[in-house]
Amino acid sequence: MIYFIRDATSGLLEKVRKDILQNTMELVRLFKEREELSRIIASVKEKENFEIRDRRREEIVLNKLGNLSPRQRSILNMIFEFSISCQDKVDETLEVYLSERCLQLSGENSILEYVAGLLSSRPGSEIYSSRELDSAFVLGAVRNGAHIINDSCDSPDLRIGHSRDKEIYHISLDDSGTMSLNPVILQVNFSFTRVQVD
Ligand SMILES: C=C(O[C@@H]1C=C(C(=O)O)C=C[C@H]1O)C(=O)O
Repeated sequence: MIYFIRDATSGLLEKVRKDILQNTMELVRLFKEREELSRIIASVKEKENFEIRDRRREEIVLNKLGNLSPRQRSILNMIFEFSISCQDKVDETLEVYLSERCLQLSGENSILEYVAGLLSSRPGSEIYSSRELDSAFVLGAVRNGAHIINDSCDSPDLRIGHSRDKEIYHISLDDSGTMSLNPVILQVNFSFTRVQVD
């Protein structure tokens, strides 16, 4: 792929976008294939009584890949965790324990915002809001790998609000400096990718 930026015309953007879309489609196909492969590996490991997480194997993979920049390495780490999560079974004792615990935190507002950002994010999750988000919240969310989207979401998996209404919100922050967590978000199985901040 060779692009001559100095001769850039509007056609160039279109061409590179076509190529990057092709790249995205290949990545998605490969993710799906990886899910399948990981499940096969999981069943072999279960039969042989092997651990799911295998650092020795990861080191062999890393050696094969040569030098990676820190950004590339962090993506690879996410890919490792992706295949591990396709293999892992949920610990049921932990699941019951976590689902029974309701949690309240109190403290200074921007610290609570930061913690709410951390708790409501996963690598690659989407945080929607039509209003300007608190900068401490954004810092926590982005540190955990979330993507911020300046729009609202019609069907979020998780909702955050600045009110005491715990019926609607999974995480609520009120004016008196208290953050309440609905225990559902602590459940091991509770997965979310779309978060709405009201
Ligand atoms: C896929 C495996 O399981 C895990 C995931 C790995 C990967 O994504 O490459 C490597 C080692 C393990 O931590 C494996 O053991 O081969």
